[in-house]
Amino acid sequence: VGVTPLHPLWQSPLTIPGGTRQSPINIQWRDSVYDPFLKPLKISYDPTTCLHIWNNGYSFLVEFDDSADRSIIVGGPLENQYRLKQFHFHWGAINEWGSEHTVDSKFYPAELHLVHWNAVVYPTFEEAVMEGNGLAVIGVFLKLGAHHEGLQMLVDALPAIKHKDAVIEFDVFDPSCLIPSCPDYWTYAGSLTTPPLTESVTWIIKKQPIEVDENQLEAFRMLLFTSDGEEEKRMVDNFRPLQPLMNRTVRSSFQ
Ligand SMILES: COc1ccc(C[C@H]2SC(=S)NC2=O)c(OC)c1
Ligand SMILES: [Zn+2]
Repeated sequence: VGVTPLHPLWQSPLTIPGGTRQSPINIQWRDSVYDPFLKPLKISYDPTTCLHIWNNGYSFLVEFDDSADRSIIVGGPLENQYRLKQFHFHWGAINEWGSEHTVDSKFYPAELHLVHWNAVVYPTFEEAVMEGNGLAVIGVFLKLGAHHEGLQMLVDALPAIKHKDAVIEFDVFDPSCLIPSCPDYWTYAGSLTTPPLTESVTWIIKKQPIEVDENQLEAFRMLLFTSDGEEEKRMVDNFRPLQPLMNRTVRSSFQ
């Protein structure tokens, strides 16, 4: 509207008026500050809380039963424990870009987001989305390399959800197989990276990427933004542009 640039995918303003903690950002390694008081992040997921995998027309996501504290994270920068709600990915048309966050201005070909919400303080996910300490998202970079066994289970399901709104049941999956063993992470206060862009996310970005192979990345790129019967648009480049750091410090859990 007016001179505000609109996002090509959402036709909504790229920047939100008054936004002071927007995501994603570039993580300048040398500007991050080691915080010795940061605890290790504790992750305990129950693989049977997995419900289904679906194409929402922007990414593909795996959703979990979050009606109890069965798949949770605690510790790290977090004051409370947070419940796993869903995970999804962002990726590019080619391997040169695709991640939402960058490290020293380097893009990775893809980025995994594991979305958790503060069910200790807020009664519903929808309310948590609107609150400063409502969400905690673990970000994991994907880099081109060895075949990833755990990811392959997701990749095998993608042809069945090629079109927007397609969904298939997904009974058992433990997303901790997608999280690198190295405990090191960066953390900062940020936002959702799609509308409503609310400033409710404590970001926990793992320093170590996971390796996936070319065929697995190509499988992401065969998904469609479009519904069955519409003119096909390949689901690629579903990442938001970098946002200004403004008055924020990125902390590291490692020296
Ligand atoms: C209405 O609540 C929403 C809407 C969209 C997303 C997904 C966005 S936000 C993110 S991080 N990456 C994404 O693609 C949510 O995820 C927490 C929550
Ligand atoms: Zn995301």
